Amino acid sequence: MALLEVENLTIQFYTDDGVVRAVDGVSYEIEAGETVGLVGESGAGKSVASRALLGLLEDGEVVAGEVRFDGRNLLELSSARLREIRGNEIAIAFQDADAALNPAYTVGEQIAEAIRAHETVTDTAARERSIALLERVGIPEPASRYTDYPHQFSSGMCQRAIIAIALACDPDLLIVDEPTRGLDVTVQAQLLELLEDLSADGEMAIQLVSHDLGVVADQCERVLVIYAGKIVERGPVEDLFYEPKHPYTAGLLASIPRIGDGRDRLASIPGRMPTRVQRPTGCQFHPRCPYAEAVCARRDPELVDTATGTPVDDGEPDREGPTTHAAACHEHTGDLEEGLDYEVRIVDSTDDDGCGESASDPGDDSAAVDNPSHEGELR
Ligand SMILES: Nc1ncnc2c1ncn2[C@@H]1O[C@H](COP(=O)(O)OP(=O)(O)OP(=O)(O)O)[C@@H](O)[C@H]1O
Repeated sequence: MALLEVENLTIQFYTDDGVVRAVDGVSYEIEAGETVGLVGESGAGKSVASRALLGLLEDGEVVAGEVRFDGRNLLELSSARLREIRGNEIAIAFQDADAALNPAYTVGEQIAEAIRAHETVTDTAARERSIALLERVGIPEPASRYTDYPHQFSSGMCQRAIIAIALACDPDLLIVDEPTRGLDVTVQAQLLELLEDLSADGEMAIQLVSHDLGVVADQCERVLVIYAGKIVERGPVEDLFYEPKHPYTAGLLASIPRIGDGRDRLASIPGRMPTRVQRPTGCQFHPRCPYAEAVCARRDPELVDTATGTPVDDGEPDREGPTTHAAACHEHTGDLEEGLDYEVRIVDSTDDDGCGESASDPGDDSAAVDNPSHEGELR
C-alpha cells in the first residue's frame, strides 16, 4: 500500500457561468519517501487537487473520488481529525508568502506555534527546535533571525521559513506548491537545493507542484503532467524528460528556459487552456495540438501504457504500477494516422554550439536531468 493513494479525484466549482470541473478523475499514488511532481500550466488544477487532499478547498466540492493516506480515506474524516493530520502527518507549504506568514508575529514564533499546535512542549524546547528548523532550511544565523518579523526576511528566506513551518511536525508527506514562483534565479536554485536535501534522506515523501517542468525534472523521481484537470502523461522523470509521449509535455519542455540564452522562455505552446465551463469535445488539448486529427475532436483519449496501448487508469490508482510511462493521446492506441512528429533535443548546458542529442538517444547525459537545459521543438 502506498503512503498516498488518490483515486478518481473529481472536483467542481459552481460559478455564475456554470459548473467548473477543475479536477477530472485524477488518480495517482506516492510511496513513502518518494518525491513526485505535479506539473502543468497555470489553471491546470494542481493547487485545487493538492488543497483538496487536506480538506482546504474554500468553495469547490469533491464530487467523486477517494484520497487514502496511510489507509484512511481523508475525504471522510471530520474536520477536527483532518486538522490533526494536517501538520502532523501531512504538511503543505503554500506559494504565497504574504498569505502563509503572519506579519504581526516573528518568524520564530510562527514556527514555534506550529510545533506547539501538535505537541505539548516547553517554550524553551519549542524555541530550540524552531532555531534548529531555521538552520535546517538554510537561514544564516538562525538564533538571531528567530526574532525577525517576516518583512525583515528576503522573499527567498520567507519561502524557507514557510517550509520550516511545514516541517515543524516532521510530516510523512510534504506538499510544496510553486516553491520558486516569484524568486530570482539564484534564490530559486538555492531553494531547489534545499528541497533536494530534504528529499535526499528519503524519510519524507514530497508532492512538488510547479508549472515549470524544469524544476520538477530536477527534483522528482516521477512526474504527473496535468492539463485541464486531467493527467495527460505520467511516468519516471527520465522517460518524460527524454521521450515525452504527449504533445503537451513536449510543449512544456520547449518552455523551459535555456541557460544562457538570455530569454526567460522559449516559444511555448500556442493557445490557451480551455475554460472549464466551455470544454472542447474529445481530447481537451486538441484545439492547441499541431498533430490533432478528426478522432481527437471526437473522443477523449484514455491514459494508456505508451509501450502497449493498454489503459492504466480505470479508477484504481495504478493497476500497472506507478512507474509505467503512460500518456493520454490517441497516438498510443494507434488511432492517430499521421502520428506525432516532434523532436526534443537535450542540450548540454556546457555545449556552446547548441548541438544537442536526440531524444531517442539519451546516452550518458543523465547530468542533463540534474542540470536541465532543453530545447524542445514542436514541428
Ligand atoms: N474559487 C474558484 N471558483 C471557480 N473556479 C475555480 C476556483 N478556484 C479554482 N478554480 C478553477 O480551478 C482551475 C484550477 O485551478 P488551480 O489553482 O488548481 O490551477 P493550478 O494548476 O494550480 O494553477 P496555478 O499555478 O495558477 O495555481 C482553474 O482554472 C479554475 O477554473
